[in-house]
Amino acid sequence: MKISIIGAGNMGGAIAKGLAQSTLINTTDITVTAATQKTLDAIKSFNRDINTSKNNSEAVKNANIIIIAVKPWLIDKIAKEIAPYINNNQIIISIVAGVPFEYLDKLFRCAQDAPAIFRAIPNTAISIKESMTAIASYNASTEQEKLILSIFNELGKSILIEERLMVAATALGSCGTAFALRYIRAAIEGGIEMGLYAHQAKEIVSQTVKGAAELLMHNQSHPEEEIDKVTTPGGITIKGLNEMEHAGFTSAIIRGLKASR
Ligand SMILES: NC(=O)C1=CN([C@@H]2O[C@H](COP(=O)(O)OP(=O)(O)OC[C@H]3O[C@@H](n4cnc5c(N)ncnc54)[C@H](OP(=O)(O)O)[C@@H]3O)[C@@H](O)[C@H]2O)C=CC1
Ligand SMILES: O=C(O)[C@@H]1CCC=N1
Repeated sequence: MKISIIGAGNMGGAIAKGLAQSTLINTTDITVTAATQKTLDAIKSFNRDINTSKNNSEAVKNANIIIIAVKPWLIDKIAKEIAPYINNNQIIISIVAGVPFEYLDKLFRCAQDAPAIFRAIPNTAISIKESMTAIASYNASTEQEKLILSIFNELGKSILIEERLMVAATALGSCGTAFALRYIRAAIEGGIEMGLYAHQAKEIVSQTVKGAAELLMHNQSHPEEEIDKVTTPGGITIKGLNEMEHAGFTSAIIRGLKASR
C-alpha cells in the first residue's frame, strides 16, 4: 500500500514519521512532498527510506492513499495540480482543518463520481504514535473505513464521527495538544516560583498530567471521581482548585474551545 503525503510540514511530516514507525506500511512506500528542499531534507534525516519529492502530480500517480496536508489557503492550488492524476480507486485523506466534504467533492470529483474521501484531524503526537485522530468519511465503503481507522489506530487512537462533529473534535483533540501544553507550562512556572528548578518542575508536571489521563483511561472513570480521591476535606487540593475556579479556570477552557471552533 503506497501513501503519498502532500505537504510534509508540522502535521504531514509528523504523519510520515509516525507511519515510518508503523507495521502496516513499508517505509519505502511512503512519499512526501513539500515546497522547499529544507523540509524534505529534514524528513530524509529522520528516515532516509521515506521518498521525498517536490513534484505533487508524480507523487500522487501511483499512490493508493493520498494525504493532503497543506495550509487551508493552498488546497485549491494543490487540488488543481493533482486532481487530473487522481482516479476513483484511490483514497483521499484531507487533514486540512475546516474544509468540508461538499468542497472537497468539487475539488476531487473524477468524471461523474467522487473518490472515497476522508477528513482526518490528528494531533502532533502522531509523530510518536500517540495521536487522537477524529475521522469522518464520504463516499467510502465499510472496508475503506476499516482500513483508514486501522492506519490511524496504529498511530495512536482514532474515532469515526459524523462530519458535523469534526469542528468540536478538532478543538478538543487537535488544538487540545496546545491547550494541554499551556496548562503544563503554567504549572511549571508556578513550580519555579515555589522554588523548583525548571527541569524538575517539567518532569513533575509532565508525569502528573500523563498519570491523570492514564487514570481516566485505565479506570474508565469520570474526572470528578478521580478528583474526589485527591481532595482531602479541608485540605490543600480543594483550596487550590477553588482558587483556580474563582479565577475562571473551567470557564476559560470552555470559552477557549468555543473560540477555536
Ligand atoms: N499543526 C497541527 O497540529 C494540525 C494541522 N492540521 C492541518 O494541517 C494542515 C497543515 O498544517 P501544518 O502542518 O501545521 O502546516 P505547515 O506549514 O507546517 O505544513 C504545510 C506544508 O505544506 C508544504 N507546502 C506548501 N506549498 C506546497 C506545495 N505547493 N506543494 C507541496 N507542499 C507544499 C510546506 O512546505 P515547506 O515546509 O517546504 O514550506 C509545508 O511543509 C493545515 O491545513 C491544518 O489545518 C490539522 C490538524 C492539526
Ligand atoms: O490551528 C489550526 O488551525 C490547526 C488545526 C488544528 C490544529 N492546528
